[in-house]
Amino acid sequence: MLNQGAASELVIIDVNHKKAEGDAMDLNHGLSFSSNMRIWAGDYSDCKDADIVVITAGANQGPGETRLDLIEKNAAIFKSIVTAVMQSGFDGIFIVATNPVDVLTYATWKYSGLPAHRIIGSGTILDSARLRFELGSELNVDPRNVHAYIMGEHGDTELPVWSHVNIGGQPLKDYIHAHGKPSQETLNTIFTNVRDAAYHIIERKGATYYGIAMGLARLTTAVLRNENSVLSISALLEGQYGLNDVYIGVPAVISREGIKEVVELKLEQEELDKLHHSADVLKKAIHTVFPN
Ligand SMILES: NC(=O)C1=CN([C@@H]2O[C@H](COP(=O)(O)OP(=O)(O)OC[C@H]3O[C@@H](n4cnc5c(N)ncnc54)[C@H](O)[C@@H]3O)[C@@H](O)[C@H]2O)C=CC1
Ligand SMILES: CC(=O)C(=O)O
Repeated sequence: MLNQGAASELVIIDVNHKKAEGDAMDLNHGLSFSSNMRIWAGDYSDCKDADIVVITAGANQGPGETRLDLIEKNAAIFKSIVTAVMQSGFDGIFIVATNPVDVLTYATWKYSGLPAHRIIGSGTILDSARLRFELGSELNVDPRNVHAYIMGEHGDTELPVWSHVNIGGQPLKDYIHAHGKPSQETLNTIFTNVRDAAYHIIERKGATYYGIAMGLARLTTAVLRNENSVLSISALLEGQYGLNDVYIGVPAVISREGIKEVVELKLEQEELDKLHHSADVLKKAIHTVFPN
């Protein structure tokens, strides 16, 4: 956020206030090398006039633990955080990254009482970036010219939308026809690496943070600058893709109003079936927090 000059003020709130103070001090020492920003360790009253509150607080996965395993701990934390933010008088946009992100984005919507388009989950923004990186590496093409989405749960039931991948405008099918690659086997391996990336990184360094930080900065910027950018995020579905009452990863237009529109891609039947399976898993998880 600091490097990208995304905002004029950044408040860090953490139950561990000393950590927030340390982070604020550390970031302030980068100000001479970046754009101007006011950064401090604050409390929930600072959310009163904030444009955006990004929630990243809570437990992360231990090695081998799934995102859905975190639900009980993090739902309780969210109830207290979202309640405190709303008590400040906050009337902006929430962006949620804590896992399981789709379930906690739904919880933020419920606990805040704000309209659903003002609650955005990071969803599959990172997974889509991972897919673009992996495909770009395989094909030796700049990932910025690889257009590809992961949809569904940010987690084990997510799916690659191969039917809508294009390389610099060329549909994947045509690219494969012209270049004789990548094979289906290679595509399967790429997807597995994407889906399991967090496990692989957590095994090596305990947590993931650079990729998601850049994804959150991108999302925040899209809102603050009213970009109307299409990003794969977690949105409440209200009939799109034949689904209701679930926050799930889909491409959506992001603007100053939050989620302006869910982009409804024409999926192949197999993709749609996988998306529905993913939604079923998320709905069951949501039901453990909101039984009715
Ligand atoms: N959506 C995504 O793509 C990603 C999500 N994550 C998720 O983000 C979450 C945080 O992960 P890390 O930053 O690695 O964990 P971390 O342990 O480094 O940081 C979590 C922070 O939350 C604070 N915290 C805990 N309870 C709190 C409360 N009640 N109020 C305020 N602050 C509280 C802790 O003091 C700690 O500083 C995890 O759930 C993780 O799975 C992480 C990476 C990617
Ligand atoms: C931790 C996590 O959700 C990720 O890196 O994808």
